[in-house]
Amino acid sequence: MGKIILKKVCVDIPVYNSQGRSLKKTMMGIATGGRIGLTEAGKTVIRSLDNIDLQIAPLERVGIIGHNGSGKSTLLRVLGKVYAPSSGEIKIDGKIGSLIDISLGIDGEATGIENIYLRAALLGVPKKQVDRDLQSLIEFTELGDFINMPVRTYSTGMHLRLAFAVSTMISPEILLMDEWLSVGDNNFQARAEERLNKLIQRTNILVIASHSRALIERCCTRVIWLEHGKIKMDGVPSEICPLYFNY
Ligand SMILES: Nc1ncnc2c1ncn2[C@@H]1O[C@H](COP(=O)(O)OP(=O)(O)OP(=O)(O)O)[C@@H](O)[C@H]1O
Repeated sequence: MGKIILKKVCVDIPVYNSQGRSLKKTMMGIATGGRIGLTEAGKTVIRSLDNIDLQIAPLERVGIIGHNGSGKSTLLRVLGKVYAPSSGEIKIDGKIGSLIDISLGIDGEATGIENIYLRAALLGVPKKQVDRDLQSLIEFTELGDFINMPVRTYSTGMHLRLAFAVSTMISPEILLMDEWLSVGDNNFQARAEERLNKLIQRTNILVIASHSRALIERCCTRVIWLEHGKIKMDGVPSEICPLYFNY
């Protein structure tokens, strides 16, 4: 079972080489970004998340929407424990799986097969499971003999096929996604979509950040609208989408 509780969570990202003195202390008219501020010591920080109170229950499919820089990726990173909150509390019950940065840890000098084991280990997939599923995974990638070649010899699409196949071996209770993963050529995309749908079906909680109304309406039971790092609205897609997307 999965469960997520955030209480008054703030994330301040320090910026070390900004022109602190020229900062304007107003958000008026700014359509992007979090709030830029100065600490007491005069250091510049960007408040990417600002007092977020949030509870996500089992079986929820949550879409995160909001303008560029509103804090969607930061929220996913906090849930994925990549960023620690600057203040506030987070309680997460359940194994987290992330489809953000699916190429992370792939080594260009290692072969496709070596990379499957490397990346699977990073994702916490047991070696026994990789041994068992290796053949079907290789077939899924359709990389043929390239699976024994160094990844640096792959095209971008071939690289993504490998990264996608191994990244979707996970069986998390909570799945984090930054937009819908669309990889490969037409033929692969249809199979990738099917694999992604299966992964989502076996996941208890989905949190996906997106700019796509169609995706939010298709996949989500709940929408959180962020604005300058704060929750502006939280509700069902039929209520929030017409307001946010303006049609
Ligand atoms: N590495 C960083 N250093 C400093 N500020 C950052 C960094 N990453 C993000 N920010 C700031 O945090 C705020 C939130 O950014 P975030 O990437 O979470 O937004 P987003 O909603 O995902 O945006 P987009 O829709 O453009 O992907 C922005 O104001 C951004 O400037």
